[in-house]
Amino acid sequence: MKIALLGYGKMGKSIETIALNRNHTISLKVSSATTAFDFSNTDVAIDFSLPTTAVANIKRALDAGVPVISGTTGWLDQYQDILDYCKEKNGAFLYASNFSLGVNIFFEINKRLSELMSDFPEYTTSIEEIHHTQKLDAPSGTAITLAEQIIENTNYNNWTLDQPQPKEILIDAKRIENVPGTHEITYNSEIDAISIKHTAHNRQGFALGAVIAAEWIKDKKGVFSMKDVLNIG
Ligand SMILES: NC(=O)C1=CN([C@@H]2O[C@H](COP(=O)(O)OP(=O)(O)OC[C@H]3O[C@@H](n4cnc5c(N)ncnc54)[C@H](O)[C@@H]3O)[C@@H](O)[C@H]2O)C=CC1
Ligand SMILES: O=C(O)C1=N[C@H](C(=O)O)C[C@H](O)C1
Repeated sequence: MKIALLGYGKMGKSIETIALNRNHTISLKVSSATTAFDFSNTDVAIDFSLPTTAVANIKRALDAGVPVISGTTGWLDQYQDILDYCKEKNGAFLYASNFSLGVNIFFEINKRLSELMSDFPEYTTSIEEIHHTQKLDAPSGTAITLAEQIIENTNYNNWTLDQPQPKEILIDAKRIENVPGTHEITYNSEIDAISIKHTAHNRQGFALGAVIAAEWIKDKKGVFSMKDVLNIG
């Protein structure tokens, strides 16, 4: 398969290594908006760029009739616009806030735990996420997905980075040198605390998941999620 890398930073480079190991080739590497976007020799595009560049990159791939997956976070206020655009172009698109198998299993555990905890209002829910200091967005896309799952199953109706009001989940976003990505959800009461935690040891899980998603979407049309790819939950 011929893969275009829209974004050739930490993730783009990890994806390249895994894609080559799985006998794919890299047809295009984009590092800035001024790079020529020539999709003529591309089967699937993978966007891991910046919150400010993801939407334009995804639209360029859809314009060229190339299925595109995006792991870039921090642009989801325009998610519906991309869904409409994908439909208009009869294209294929998949976004995931986190492509790793481990986190996608963790999402299922988070859903189940939040269902159980919805009957116990004496517990206060909070999320901690820790990432490297180069990360541009806060909270992480993964923390937002986790919060949205909890909101769907409980009386919480929003998340906040600071000073939670009743019915708001606190997301404590910490930035520490070289941390690939850690997420922990805690239910705390006066009596005890229950926590679940996912720790990425490196970026391989994100990159492998992205390549597997690219292999999966190659000949499809429509809008998909990692649930479709991994068949879990
Ligand atoms: N969904 C997931 O599983 C994961 C998502 N991410 C997200 O992926 C994104 C990228 O992460 P990293 O690779 O760590 O960041 P990075 O900063 O190392 O790489 C981003 C690259 O995009 C390049 N760039 C700038 N303008 C561009 C343009 N117009 N088109 C394409 N590329 C352009 C920059 O030169 C830079 O090299 C972030 O939003 C991050 O939150 C990161 C890891 C996993
Ligand atoms: O920026 C990162 O590095 C990561 N971003 C994603 C997010 O915002 O959730 C996924 C992962 O945690 C690493």
